[in-house]
Amino acid sequence: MDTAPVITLSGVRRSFPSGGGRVRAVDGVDLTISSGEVVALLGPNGAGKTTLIDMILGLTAPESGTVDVLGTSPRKAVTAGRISALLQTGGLLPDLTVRETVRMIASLHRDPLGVEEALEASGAADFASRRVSSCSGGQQQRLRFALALLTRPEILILDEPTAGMDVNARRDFWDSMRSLADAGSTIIFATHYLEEAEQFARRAVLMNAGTVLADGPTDEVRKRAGVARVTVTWSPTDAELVELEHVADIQRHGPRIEFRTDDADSLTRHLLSRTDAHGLEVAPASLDEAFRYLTAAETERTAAA
Ligand SMILES: Nc1ncnc2c1ncn2[C@@H]1O[C@H](COP(=O)(O)OP(=O)(O)OP(=O)(O)O)[C@@H](O)[C@H]1O
Repeated sequence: MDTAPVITLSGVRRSFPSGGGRVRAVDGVDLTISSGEVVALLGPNGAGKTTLIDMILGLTAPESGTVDVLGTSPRKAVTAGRISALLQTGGLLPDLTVRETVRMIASLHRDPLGVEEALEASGAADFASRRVSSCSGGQQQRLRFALALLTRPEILILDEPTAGMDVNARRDFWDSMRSLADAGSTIIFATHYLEEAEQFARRAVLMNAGTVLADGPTDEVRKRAGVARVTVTWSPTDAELVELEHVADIQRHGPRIEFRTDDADSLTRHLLSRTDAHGLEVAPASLDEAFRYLTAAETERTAAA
């Protein structure tokens, strides 16, 4: 695989006016993405993912720092059709059919992908004769995907592409995307779903408050964010509670006790083998919770340094 950098961000910052002050949406990001990589951009609401994507697409300029796309400026790369985006929003004409929409946009490009090929690759061929107005949200997303493919882009950027899709539509969507990745396209997608990152991206970039909190192989990033909730029925003594390791938080709900932990395996092993706790349940924490945990850990680490 060619591993030349296709996107390079250096010291990128962007803020917006907010209530008399300014909010730092992206606050000093360095990021290099190589050809053929599939990268998930993760982060809670307001982390700065969309602002970062907008700068890669030349929709917003950084206040400081540089963004290089395919050896040129984002705008030039977009104009040349070498980078394409599937954004959450974007007007579609309701009265056209799906195929008519693809045909119309294809006619605006110099050397577009064939209409049927784009419909096939995006999974929109099955409903190509349907009017846009009667397409579901997921189908409209596939149509946007078909449009994004028309310039045969080397890089595809997707901002929460499966928002509003049900589980089946989401699976089908990622199947189509996988073929594209297998063919060597570079793909960057923002998502709130950690599972999507795990299933589809080898690399994950975790953002919070405008900065990159973690960047590496998805399973490693997942482990770092892998907080879970362990719940048991148990009446521990104070000494037993003090003995517990890997516990970040304890809450009592009647006879049940809920622990937040960064190592559910060790904690459950201890509880089941060394105590009389029973009725044990383990639930992965939400991504937002994982982020709060990681942010707190990072703040502690910085404070201690
Ligand atoms: N045009 C704007 N004007 C003012 N503030 C903005 C603007 N765009 C983004 N922001 C602020 O910048 C911060 C980062 O927003 P951004 O949309 O990039 O985050 P995000 O990670 O994409 O969030 P989400 O997952 O909710 O889409 C937020 O505090 C947001 O309110």
